[in-house]
Amino acid sequence: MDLRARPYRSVLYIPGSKERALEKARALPIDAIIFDLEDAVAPGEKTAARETLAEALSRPYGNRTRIVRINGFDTEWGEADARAAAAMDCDAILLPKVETTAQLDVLAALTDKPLWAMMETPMGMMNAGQIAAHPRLQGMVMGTNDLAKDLNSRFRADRLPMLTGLGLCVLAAKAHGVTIVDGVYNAFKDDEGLQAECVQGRDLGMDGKTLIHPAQVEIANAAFAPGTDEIDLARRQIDAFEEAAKAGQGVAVVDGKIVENLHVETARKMLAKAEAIAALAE
Ligand SMILES: CC(C)(COP(=O)(O)OP(=O)(O)OC[C@H]1O[C@@H](n2cnc3c(N)ncnc32)[C@H](O)[C@@H]1OP(=O)(O)O)[C@@H](O)C(=O)NCCC(=O)NCCSC(=O)C[C@H](O)C(=O)O
Ligand SMILES: [Mg+2]
Repeated sequence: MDLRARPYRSVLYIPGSKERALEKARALPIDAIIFDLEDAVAPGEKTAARETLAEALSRPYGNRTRIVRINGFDTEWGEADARAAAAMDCDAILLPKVETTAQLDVLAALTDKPLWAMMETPMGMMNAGQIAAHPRLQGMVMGTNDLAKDLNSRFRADRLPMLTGLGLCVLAAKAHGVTIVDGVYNAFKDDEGLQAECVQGRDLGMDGKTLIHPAQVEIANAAFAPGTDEIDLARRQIDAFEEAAKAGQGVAVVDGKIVENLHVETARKMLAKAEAIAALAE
């Protein structure tokens, strides 16, 4: 399956140095994993974490998408991480703090694997369109902690300071057919706050949410999956439009609202997403 066709409702970060967490993830109902060598790993553990992670990835993670986040090329670990990740049994490599396509070119020269980009600096936001257009890029991950740091913004439940950056990246990703996953919700015991942020991200057009703790998985999976009412409506829209087309009409009406070919396209995408989610559970 093309990586971009897979579901990304729940994308769990796991520190590459934490053996217990690396084991636990094999049984979690997550759509994808970001195996982290960057911020979640202390400087003194970076080299050992590469070995720990390579060993963990040599054993199965089921049908979860496996993404390795390396350190940036402006650090002493970046290049060795990239070479090590290129040899690991993973699906993609994620580069932090991407601001230019030149940074992706450096990584592309070191691996044939699909590339993902952390979008988490003001310059990254400004260049989101060019970054999303990189021919090897398949996914973007919002880094809202780093973005808040650079913006010197305050945490707000409505994420007002983030909205311009989130919107620019969603536009860039959609324009170039790239997956986009929202930033983490740090307060991992606050289910209500997480739920609200998942709904906001979903409504903005995000494909899913990055998570830091297993307790967050269920909420993200539910928020980013099509609901039974949405699936039912999608089926009825498709049926009604096909009936209308047979009668030579270009528009149908369902529940008092018009249905045109563009709505049918959305409905078909939703059903395909529901099928991809169901296939993950098989
Ligand atoms: C936040 C944590 C440090 C909390 O860890 P801990 O105190 O161990 O939590 P619990 O005791 O509640 O854990 C219960 C069990 O769950 C396992 N666990 C915990 N976290 C994970 C995980 N992420 N993946 C898999 N399994 C996990 C524990 O091992 C316990 O298992 P068991 O003993 O068998 O019951 C911790 O959750 C953590 O380290 N989270 C990840 C933090 C991280 O990766 N941060 C970096 C990414 S965020 C970021 O950088 C975003 C971006 O760049 C930006 O700028 O915004
Ligand atoms: Mg970051």
